[in-house]
Parts: sequence; structure tokens; C-alpha cells
Amino acid sequence: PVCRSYSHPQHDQTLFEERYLRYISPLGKGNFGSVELCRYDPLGDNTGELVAVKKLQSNKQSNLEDFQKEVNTLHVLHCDYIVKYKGVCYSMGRLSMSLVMEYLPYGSLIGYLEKNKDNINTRRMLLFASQICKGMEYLQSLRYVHRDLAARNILVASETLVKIADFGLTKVIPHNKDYYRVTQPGESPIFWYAPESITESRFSQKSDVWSFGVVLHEIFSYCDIKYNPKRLYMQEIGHNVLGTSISVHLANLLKGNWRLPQPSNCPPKVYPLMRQCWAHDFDERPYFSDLGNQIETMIQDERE
Ligand SMILES: C[C@@H]1CCN(C(=O)N2CC[C@@H](S(=O)(=O)c3ccccc3)C2)C[C@@H]1N(C)c1ncnc2[nH]ccc12
Repeated sequence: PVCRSYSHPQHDQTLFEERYLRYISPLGKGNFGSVELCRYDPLGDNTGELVAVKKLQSNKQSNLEDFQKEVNTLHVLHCDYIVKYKGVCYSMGRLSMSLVMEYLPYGSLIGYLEKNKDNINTRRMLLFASQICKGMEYLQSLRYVHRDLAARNILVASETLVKIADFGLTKVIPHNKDYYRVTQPGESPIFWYAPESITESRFSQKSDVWSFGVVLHEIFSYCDIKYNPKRLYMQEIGHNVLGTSISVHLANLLKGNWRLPQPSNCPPKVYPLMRQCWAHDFDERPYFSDLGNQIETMIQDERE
């Protein structure tokens, strides 16, 4: 099986009491809220465990429902390559809720690759890529579409393990379809989006594969801010575009077959892998299982 999901006879510690949740520092911010480092310390002697708490910004009813869906999503995911869900914390009398997850001290892939670029070799980057593939394969086996696959949402658990870390935009594909259409796209990460997601708000396993190609580009650019996807696309589109929206320019650029350039010291066989993920026609894009196999083979070749 892709993920050894064993059932722990763990106490179902899914309810964290707000009064024992001690705020320590911020871990990250986004459009809808933030993730904070906290210590859950019921004994009050600082022996409690460190946890990552994801808070919703506005307690608008709709966000609360989406958040509840995210909690339900994470609750069923048991995979070595997906961040572990620990439980929820209700506050203000169930008016607002927070999501409690495992805390991984290495933080996101962005900071980690930038900081350690000198001692991370191709094999390790390919190992990380294959783990993201496995996590995505598992997610898709449950008919989930992530919709926000990006290096900023990948967590580093150890020097040899990464985990997919954010399911704020994840949707379940209905059984009678193979895609999900979003009605109210909020602030969208369009520079990680497949063409059909930009123009038709259509999301599927194959649009996640497109985003995976962009994550590969980020990894082999060491998440260097100078070469991040948004900056590279905006350079090509031109910064002073007026009138028509950026997404129209981006969709035309992709229709005209322009793609993110090969990162400077990217191994020759990795860029074609990104290009496979960026096929304009989603039926031509590989499955995560195909990608995983190709990457495993590259890891073997790197060993020799
Ligand atoms: C990389 C992680 C996910 C991304 N992130 C983040 O801050 N956000 C993800 C969603 C956005 S949000 O605030 O927009 C959001 C808020 C509510 C609903 C939906 C979205 C914030 C930082 C995290 N981070 C550094 C962590 N570091 C160490 N251990 C961890 N355990 C779990 C996360 C985590």
C-alpha cells in the first residue's frame, strides 16, 4: 500500500481545551487565517507537547463550515507523507474553532531548502519529490483534490522526510465526476494553477499534477525567491499590464506554450518531468503513480 496506515490504539484525544493551549509563536499566515506554535500544557508545568494550531481569521459562518470540512478531511487521512491531525479546540463557546496538528520543527520546504541548499543533493530532492507523489497518490485514492500543492505547504519532518501540510482548499470529487468545479474562487494561487483551473475553475487529479510540476520547479530552484513561479511568470507577462486581469494573460501565455524555464542547476532528466506535468491537455499529463515510478528510477540511477 502507498501509505502504511495502521490504526493506533490511541486515546481519541481530539478535543483540546483552550485554557491549556499556550501561544508561543507564529508559524505562518495566509489569506484566511494563521498557523501558530502552541504548547498544550494541562499540568501547567511546561511539560506539555508542542502543537501547531491553525486558526480561522474571520468566524464567518461559511468559513466555519469550510473549516469543519477541513477538519473532517484531515481526520480520515492517515499517511506517513501527510501532516498528522491531532484534534480540535473550540473557543468562545463553539463560536470559533482551531485545528490542532503535529508540530514539525524544520518548518516548510521553502525555508529549509533556502537555508540548506549547499548540502542538499539531487538524490535528496528526488526523495522529497517521490514522497510528495506518494502522499498525493494516497490523497487521490480517497478522491481528494488538494488544489493548493505548493512548496509553502510542504513540511519538512526530518532530513529524509517531507509531508503535505495544508488542506485548506482540499475538495472531494463527487463519485459521478472526475473533476471538481469551484464556484467562489477566493484569493487563488493562480501561478500554481493548471490552465483549466484558471479559465474554468476546474480541478482534478490532473490539475494537482500540474501544481506538482511547479513544486518540482520550486525544489530544483531551492525555493530561491529570485526564481519563484510568480516572479518568473510576471517577468514574462510584464509588470505594467493594465486592464485585463493577470489570469487572462497567464492563461494566454500557457496556451501559447510558454512554460517556466529550466532551473539553473537542474539535472537534465528532471526538467522533462516538469514538462510532462505541464501538458496543456490534462489527459496527457501523467498520474502521480507514473511520476512516482519515474522519480524512483532516477533515484536509483543517482545511487550508481
Ligand atoms: C507549512 C505549514 C502549512 C502552511 N502554513 C500556514 O501558516 N498556513 C497554511 C494555511 C494558511 S491560512 O492561514 O491562509 C489558512 C488558515 C485557516 C484555514 C485556511 C487557510 C496558513 C505554515 C505551516 N507551518 C509552517 C508548520 N510548521 C510546523 N509545523 C506545522 N504543523 C502544521 C503546519 C506547520
